[in-house]
Amino acid sequence: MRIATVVVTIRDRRTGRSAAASLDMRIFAYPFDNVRFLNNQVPPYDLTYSDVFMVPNRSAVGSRLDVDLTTRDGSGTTIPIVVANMTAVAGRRMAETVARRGGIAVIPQDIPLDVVADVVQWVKSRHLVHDTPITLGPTDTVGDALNLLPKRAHNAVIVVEAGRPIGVVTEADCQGVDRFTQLAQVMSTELLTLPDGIDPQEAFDRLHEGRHRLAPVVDGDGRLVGILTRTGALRATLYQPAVDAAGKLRVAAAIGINGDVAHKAKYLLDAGVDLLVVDTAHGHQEKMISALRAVRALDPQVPIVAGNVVTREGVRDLVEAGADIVKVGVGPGAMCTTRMMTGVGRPQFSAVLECAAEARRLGKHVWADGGIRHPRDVALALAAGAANVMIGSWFAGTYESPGDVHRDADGRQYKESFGMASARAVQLRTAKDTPFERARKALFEEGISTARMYLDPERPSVEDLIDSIVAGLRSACTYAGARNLEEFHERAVIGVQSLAGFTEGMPLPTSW
Ligand SMILES: NC(=O)C1=CN([C@@H]2O[C@H](COP(=O)(O)OP(=O)(O)OC[C@H]3O[C@@H](n4cnc5c(N)ncnc54)[C@H](OP(=O)(O)O)[C@@H]3O)[C@@H](O)[C@H]2O)C=CC1
Ligand SMILES: Nc1nc2c(ncn2[C@@H]2O[C@H](COP(=O)(O)O)[C@@H](O)[C@H]2O)c(=O)[nH]1
Ligand SMILES: [K+]
Repeated sequence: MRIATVVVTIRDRRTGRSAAASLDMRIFAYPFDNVRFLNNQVPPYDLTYSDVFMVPNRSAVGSRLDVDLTTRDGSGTTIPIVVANMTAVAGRRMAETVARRGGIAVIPQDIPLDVVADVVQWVKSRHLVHDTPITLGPTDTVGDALNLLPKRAHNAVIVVEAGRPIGVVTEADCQGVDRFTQLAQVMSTELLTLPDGIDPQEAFDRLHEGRHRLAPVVDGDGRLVGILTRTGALRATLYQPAVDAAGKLRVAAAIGINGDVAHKAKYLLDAGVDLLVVDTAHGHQEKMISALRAVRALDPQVPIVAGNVVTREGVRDLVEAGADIVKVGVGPGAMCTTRMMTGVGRPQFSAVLECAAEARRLGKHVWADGGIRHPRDVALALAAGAANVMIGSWFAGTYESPGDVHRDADGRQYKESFGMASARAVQLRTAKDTPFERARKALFEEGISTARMYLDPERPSVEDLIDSIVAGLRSACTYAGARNLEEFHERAVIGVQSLAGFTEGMPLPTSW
């Protein structure tokens, strides 16, 4: 939808006097009514992110830091990033870390309900500023430390005695000694500690002055309560955590459409999820509609997300059945083979464009789910009208995803990812079924079971990736002359490019 101001001049023929009146008109026109195409050239075919670009507009936004990235869909995110409900991607460390920076993670439907409830409680007990430390005792070994270090990006184990920090061990301290060496022998004991509740900027300054990369955070009794790095302190001044009404970090969870949907939904709502996702491959099916009605009948006090669909009819039916937010995307996912197996799906930019227009018309929202590989894709999804953007596989290759870090023959670090409709996921999901049922369900594989998602040595943490996405997005908004995401969607001007046009935009690490 666009708002056009029409000025009407009325002239009295008898007196020759004229008067002007202006009125605002809301303009709707399918299919691309909600975004402007460059020179009004609307292509006759569907597009994905790589097919399109944005041109800059005259801008009055003086700084990229003036852009407000808060979303408007009731999800409570202060940056438009949602971590996909994939077993290889969204666990409790991911949920904590992303919510602290303003996003939200969706715990997958394949995790047992009582475990999800524990994760929710755990995330809600996390601090809004400092990170959860990795702790070991002085008699634990270098081997123990090396196993735990890749779990968190701060790259340090705090050695604790009676709850108080007595040393810090980093990966460098573990080099050149055997794995059974006790931590007391390698830890650094020159500790700077920071008091709980310290202002992040002051924490940054103290760390800088003391030439420390990080410091344990302690309470009034000197007991360890967290860890803060210089980068963490800086980020705490730039991001706003996504919090619930009680000021606790937000977290979401997903359910499927099979089994006792109402029971599962009630369990998760009682466990305190801030948002419930009802998720299946083919979201525009009657089983989904009845699942949604069952969830709506519980009168949930949190937004209900449902998907996936790629057409306006899909949006309409899911909204009618009770969805507040509709998840858009069939086949763009990095782990997804649906389009190759079935020929079904839709290029994601056009899918988001059409579905977002329909959701807006109904006073609802969409999330763009899948196919995000660069920060530009996030910007384009939002320009197309998405309220939030869901990212899976890209985040699998980070310290915070649940998998273990492996090294390839060249020593490069990676984690394994897999699709939620892959044989691997289906095997896990159907573990309690009869062998016959399992064999039957295994036939319908629509995802890959193993993919190597490399950790970027420059950006190994999900927070590093968020930094680059948010930097790209802030910049995109100022290029468009937008102070917030709504203005960004209204002002974005989209052009269509050839593959050569896309390739031209890539950096060139060596000469041609
Ligand atoms: N966004 C995407 O492109 C896709 C996403 N996924 C993800 O994989 C996960 C698992 O989803 P899903 O496979 O739906 O498993 P679910 O466990 O959610 O079951 C899907 C249900 O829908 C029925 N169904 C009917 N038609 C279809 C269809 N075309 N594809 C799949 N199920 C169908 C199935 O019955 P029956 O088995 O008897 O046919 C089953 O009862 C979800 O997280 C989903 O997001 C999966 C594929 C595509
Ligand atoms: N067709 C399939 N789609 C899948 C599968 N597992 C996940 N997904 C979808 O992908 C997105 C995430 O996309 P990504 O590009 O960021 O990885 C996720 O939210 C699902 O909608 C699958 O096995 N098959
Ligand atoms: K794909």
